[in-house]
Amino acid sequence: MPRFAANLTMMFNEHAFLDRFQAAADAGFEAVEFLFPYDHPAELVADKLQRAGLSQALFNMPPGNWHAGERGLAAVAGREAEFRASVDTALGYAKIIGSPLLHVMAGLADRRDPAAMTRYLDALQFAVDATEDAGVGLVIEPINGRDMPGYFLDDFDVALDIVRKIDRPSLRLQFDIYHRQILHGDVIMALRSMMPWIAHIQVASVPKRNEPGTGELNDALIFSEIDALGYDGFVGCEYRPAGTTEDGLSWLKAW
Ligand SMILES: O=C(O)C(=O)[C@@H](O)CO
Ligand SMILES: [Mg+2]
Repeated sequence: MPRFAANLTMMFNEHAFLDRFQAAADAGFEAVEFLFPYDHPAELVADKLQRAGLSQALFNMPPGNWHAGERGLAAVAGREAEFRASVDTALGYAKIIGSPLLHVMAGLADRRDPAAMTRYLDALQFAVDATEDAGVGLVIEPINGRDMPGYFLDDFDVALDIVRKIDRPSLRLQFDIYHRQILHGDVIMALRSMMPWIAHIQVASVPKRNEPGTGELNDALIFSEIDALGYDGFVGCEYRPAGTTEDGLSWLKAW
């Protein structure tokens, strides 16, 4: 059975953010992930995590001005200094919270623009150099353009090529089954071929991004495949509950 992590940005929204940790533990989760902790002191987030007896699976580096529509900085022109500072901020939080992984968001830029690709590769190289010695791994995630129009990294093969090009053990793929299905389909074959480069998996139904088992994919078969492939990381439940979080957890009880 995969080890599932509750995504506290999407799940348990019945509670204030800092109360979602205990709610996730009470619902049976052993780990959590979320987009961003930066509105709260790292020590407070760490305290909530520890009191609830949870592990942190990952969180994202600062994305720029999220509310103004920014979705990361790594490939964005003119934001290089801010990106480097954000690596420092994220690493500081990761050390205190105890997160083994950080998601580096690319931002809105044209992947076919050679200058943007060079900027992105340079940013990833910088981030790997800055975090590797601390034992904090990095992941990059292809995201579909329907949910995030204009996002730089919108192709799984391109993402894998980038990971292979940087060629450092601490840079890996975040394989979100929801994005994979929307972008390319062929989920199980992609899991099989990309598994050596995958450090984090996420799941949601397609197309509504609700609970697993409620969309067009056979999620039970995919979870069996993830097990069969020997994946020992977390599968982040990055879905929007169709009703209350609790009412929607029957799929998890089956596992
Ligand atoms: O949107 C997703 O999918 C994610 O995993 C986030 O980290 C980025 O918004
Ligand atoms: Mg995701």
